[in-house]
Amino acid sequence: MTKAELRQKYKEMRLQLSPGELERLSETIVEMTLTHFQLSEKTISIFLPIERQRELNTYLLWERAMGVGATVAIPKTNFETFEMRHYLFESTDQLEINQKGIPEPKKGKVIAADKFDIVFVPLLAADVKGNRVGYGKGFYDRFLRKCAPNCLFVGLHYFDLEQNIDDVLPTDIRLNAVVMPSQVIRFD
Ligand SMILES: Nc1nc2c(c(=O)[nH]1)N(C=O)[C@@H](CNc1ccc(C(=O)N[C@@H](CCC(=O)O)C(=O)O)cc1)CN2
Ligand SMILES: Nc1ncnc2c1ncn2[C@@H]1O[C@H](COP(=O)(O)OP(=O)(O)OP(=O)(O)O)[C@@H](O)[C@H]1O
Repeated sequence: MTKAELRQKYKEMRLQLSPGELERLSETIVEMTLTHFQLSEKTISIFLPIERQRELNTYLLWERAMGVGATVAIPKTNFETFEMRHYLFESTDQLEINQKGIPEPKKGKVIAADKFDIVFVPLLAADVKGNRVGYGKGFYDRFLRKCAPNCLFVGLHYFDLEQNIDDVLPTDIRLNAVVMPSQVIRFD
């Protein structure tokens, strides 16, 4: 299927999930992440959930990562340049919800892209090769190419993998791993 078809399919699948199921799946994905990835002493990027898109509750991951001594940063989007800049995330007092419904930092210490050990990546769909589909603006494709060569790109996903995405672009950056409620898959 094409990215456009997959966006529609997975948005509908999210709408089938009740608030209770979304919370339970979020908890499971966070537990799977903590089991499979060493976060202590690491510098990590986490996205915060767009609630109207029913994204997973990554506040749980932030709390757990802080608990094991990770340095956590969150992105702020610029919808004119489609670039993101990261800020150290220390308190929910830093946040405001932007027009797209994304909780974003209004202040904080800037963290450069090449400082990250792990970037957790939002997605609507992913395939068995590690290709992903987002909302289609290329924010993560532009950001991930600035990260260090040994940085891990880890998708967080409610559902199973697709066999193929038909219209992968040369600028698309593949994931190294994806965490799903039932399993963690590494692509390399
Ligand atoms: N939590 C989170 N943060 C993220 C992303 C994400 O997927 N999740 N992004 C991943 O790249 C970037 C934001 N990407 C976005 C791109 C387009 C729209 C947008 O046009 N929203 C429309 C509804 C579109 C739709 O339903 O498809 C709107 O709010 O009106 C929102 C976010 C960066 N931050
Ligand atoms: N490094 C880049 N420089 C310029 N344009 C880019 C770059 N990376 C991606 N793009 C463009 O951004 C768009 C990304 O579309 P795509 O459908 O892959 O988005 P997506 O991966 O779903 O979105 P997101 O990364 O925001 O979740 C494409 O038009 C692509 O050409």
